[in-house]
Amino acid sequence: MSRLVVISNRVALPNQTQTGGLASAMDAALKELGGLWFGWSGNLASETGAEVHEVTKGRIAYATIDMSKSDYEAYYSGFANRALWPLFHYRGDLVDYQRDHLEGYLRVNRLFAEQVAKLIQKDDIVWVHDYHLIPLAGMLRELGVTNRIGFFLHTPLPAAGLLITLPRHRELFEPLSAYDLVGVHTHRDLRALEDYFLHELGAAMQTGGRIRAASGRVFRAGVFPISIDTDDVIALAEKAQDSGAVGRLKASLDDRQLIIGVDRLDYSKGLPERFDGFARLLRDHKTLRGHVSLLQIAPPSRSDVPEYRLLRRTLERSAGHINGQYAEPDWVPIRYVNKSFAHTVLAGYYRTAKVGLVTPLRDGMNLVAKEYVACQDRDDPGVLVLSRFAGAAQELDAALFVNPADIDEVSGALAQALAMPLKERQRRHRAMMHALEANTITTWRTAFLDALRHKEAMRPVVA
Ligand SMILES: O=P(O)(O)OC[C@H]1O[C@H](O[C@H]2O[C@H](CO)[C@@H](O)[C@H](O)[C@H]2O)[C@H](O)[C@@H](O)[C@@H]1O
Ligand SMILES: O=c1ccn([C@@H]2O[C@H](COP(=O)(O)OP(=O)(O)O)[C@@H](O)[C@H]2O)c(=O)[nH]1
Repeated sequence: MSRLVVISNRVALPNQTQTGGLASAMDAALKELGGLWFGWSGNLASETGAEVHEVTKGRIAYATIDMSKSDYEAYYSGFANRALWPLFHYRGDLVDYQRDHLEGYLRVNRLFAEQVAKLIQKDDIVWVHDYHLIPLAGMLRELGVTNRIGFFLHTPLPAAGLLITLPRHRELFEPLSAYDLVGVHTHRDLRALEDYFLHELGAAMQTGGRIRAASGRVFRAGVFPISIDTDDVIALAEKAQDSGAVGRLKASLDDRQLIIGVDRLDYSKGLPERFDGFARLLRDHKTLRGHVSLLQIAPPSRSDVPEYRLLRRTLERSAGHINGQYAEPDWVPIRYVNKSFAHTVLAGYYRTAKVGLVTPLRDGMNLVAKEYVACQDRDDPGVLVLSRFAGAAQELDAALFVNPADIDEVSGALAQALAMPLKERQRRHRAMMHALEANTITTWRTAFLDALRHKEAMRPVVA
């Protein structure tokens, strides 16, 4: 079978803890399949891509390049995370388009293309990931790469009406047609992609998810919802329940109920609204005071971007304010933790929590929602409170849904979750486990790569 070459901005190098969903998912996929993973080393140097660092562990070869500080600022902190990320998460108000950031983005994509083109072998299947690397296939084609190349977008894709607000959007998005297959998480994202290509770029729809670009090139687009290694996550949770970390958390709770949130510190995750929703619960349900705590794990992310630093300050103030208002000498309402935890520890924390609170304003998928469900004790499961605007809502349709901007609705859902009878919790949990057994990380990876390898019509993973 042909070798898999994965290209993503971030590479989960052996022995590095990663907190993003993409890194968790590709690490699992490559461990299973073997191949090459190419991307940024995470290190800064005087020049971008001057040399390629190679390490091999098991069946995975890792090839990484360093980046210059100015390229990192323009490509990653600038165009990727101050223009594309807010745009794709429907935050047009936060888009800071700067021409030199776009130039830096294109320059780094070209450097990626030049280095990885040397490593691609004749029969390799190439899989490019995410908004950092949209133009990569076009650049690889210019360098003579004729291999099959797929692209997966891990973020949402907003409606065409918003995409066209980005200056030079055509130059940026038209090269998506240089891929053979473009994958997104949900049907909503796919509709946005098709609509944009049809109405803004003069493309035509064909059968089997094919899109004929104005250039005449035909590519396919489809829905491939990412998932988790369900069996592995269940096993982790069962093992973790006896761990010291979980024992200490349980002892500190002293029979109080726990609500858990786990998110990178990102404005797309709806954290200020979540804290407000929890405060509203305490305001409106006096009997819960002293009996329930919210553990919010929020590892800092993209701290060079001003909006992320501002968010951190906002949350510190909000947690301090809510705790100041409601805390007692022996009880703190919000346990707000700015560091990351290994999956082995998180699994036990998820299982200890009566409620998983996942309320992004927008999210491509949100693997935390899926992990929370898989970690529950099936005899006595907790309840998932989930934003309608997370991609995970497409499959986890037995969750309690909320609009995260409606703090009364969040508070009401929390109260309902904390009081939910066992039978209803079991019924909802069974339904969601059914979805997580039907679509795992293996299903996702296999469905995408099968569709990329073969020309037949694509098998939908979710209807
Ligand atoms: O690499 P960072 O800048 O530190 O950010 C971490 C990752 O965040 C985003 O993850 C997305 O992918 C998940 C898996 O498909 C999905 O569940 C989630 O909804 C997305 O937000 C980002 O898209 C990745 O590129 C980053 O590596
Ligand atoms: O302290 C932490 C916080 C998060 N994660 C993992 O990071 C991923 C987050 O993925 P998600 O899709 O929820 O969101 P993203 O951060 O990719 O936007 C999940 O696998 C989490 O278990 C982790 O390992 N440790």
